[in-house]
Amino acid sequence: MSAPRLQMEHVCCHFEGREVVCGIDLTVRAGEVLCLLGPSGCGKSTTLRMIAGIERPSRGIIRADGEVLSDATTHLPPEARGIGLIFQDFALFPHLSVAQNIAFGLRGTAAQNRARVDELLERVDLQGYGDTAPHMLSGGEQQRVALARALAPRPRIMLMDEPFSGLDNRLRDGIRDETLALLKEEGTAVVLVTHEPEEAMRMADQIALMRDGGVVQTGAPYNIYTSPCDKDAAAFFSDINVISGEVHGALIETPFGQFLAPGVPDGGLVDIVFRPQHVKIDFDRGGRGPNPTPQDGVPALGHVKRARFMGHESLVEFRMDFDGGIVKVTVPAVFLPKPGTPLWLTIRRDRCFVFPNRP
Ligand SMILES: Nc1ncnc2c1ncn2[C@@H]1O[C@H](COP(=O)(O)OP(=O)(O)OP(=O)(O)O)[C@@H](O)[C@H]1O
Repeated sequence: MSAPRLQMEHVCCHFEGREVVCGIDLTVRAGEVLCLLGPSGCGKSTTLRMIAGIERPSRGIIRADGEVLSDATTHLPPEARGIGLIFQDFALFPHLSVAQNIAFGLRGTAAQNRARVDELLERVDLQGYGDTAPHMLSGGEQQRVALARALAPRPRIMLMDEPFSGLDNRLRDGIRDETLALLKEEGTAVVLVTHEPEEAMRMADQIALMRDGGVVQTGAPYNIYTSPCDKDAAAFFSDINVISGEVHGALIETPFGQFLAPGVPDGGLVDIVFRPQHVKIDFDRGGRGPNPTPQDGVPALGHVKRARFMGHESLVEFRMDFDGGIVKVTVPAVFLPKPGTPLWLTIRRDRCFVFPNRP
């Protein structure tokens, strides 16, 4: 197999003696989109800037197609890396026309450059806009010019820092999908920074979930969503419910039945974590509760605290009789029971995660 387009091995970055990013190991292949996802300040932009060559790693190796871009002795400048950049503010040159903006990084003859600019104008659907000034364009059109400019020199890697966050909601989905299709066609390896889980789920082939300067989990969106590495990783993608319990004989007893906690010693504390869409409300048995089943376990009684319609689903909060705690449930329909209504709940046992309880 060919060398990965981008490879980072144990990469760290210090600022003023403080390690803000450390131990980053990532691999991105041609045509693949990796999203760096995480809360503000976790080190996403610093990681991107190290790949771009704007920051120098304090440790580790960054390679593109097997060639060293940064290590202990080498640090190629940004312009020698074959990397394209797109940032949130597009940063188009206001005094240059659209065509001149796109041609900015091209090094060929005038005829070659004109042909490449025309090809890109067509690909981003802006034929006839070559002589226009950037400020005459809408936000979405400017974003497409920025994409064309970044793609023009055929970069092997494209780095994008929150590139869609300045766009109108109605435009964003379409532009995201078009951008992705174009980048895939060009075979560019993409590293995209975002703090929005939905954007990462929509765009990424792989998500690298970051926290406190490190990558805590890497995987396909589906795998990260269905097998989060810990409670915080689960909570990054949706609301979660948590029931805490003590382990005895590798089992935890809860009002929803028993759960397995293999490898946790007696007396150890664990959190059982489940998403609101994996709670079932029993509508059928008039307050008697459903029969326990191996899949759904034991029903527990709660009283509606609050119900809200969210557009494509209803979110119902229950105060549970067993401990007074709250369990959130989503129902993919209009379901707005009155506060105080008693209902039995079961949880999808195959969708529960059991994690050691760390304060
Ligand atoms: N030039 C710098 N000098 C000192 N500290 C810095 C510098 N750049 C970033 N940091 C610090 O490094 C940490 C990571 O910042 P970074 O911008 O990489 O995070 P981020 O995940 O991209 O956040 P955001 O989503 O808010 O942009 C932060 O604590 C930040 O204050």
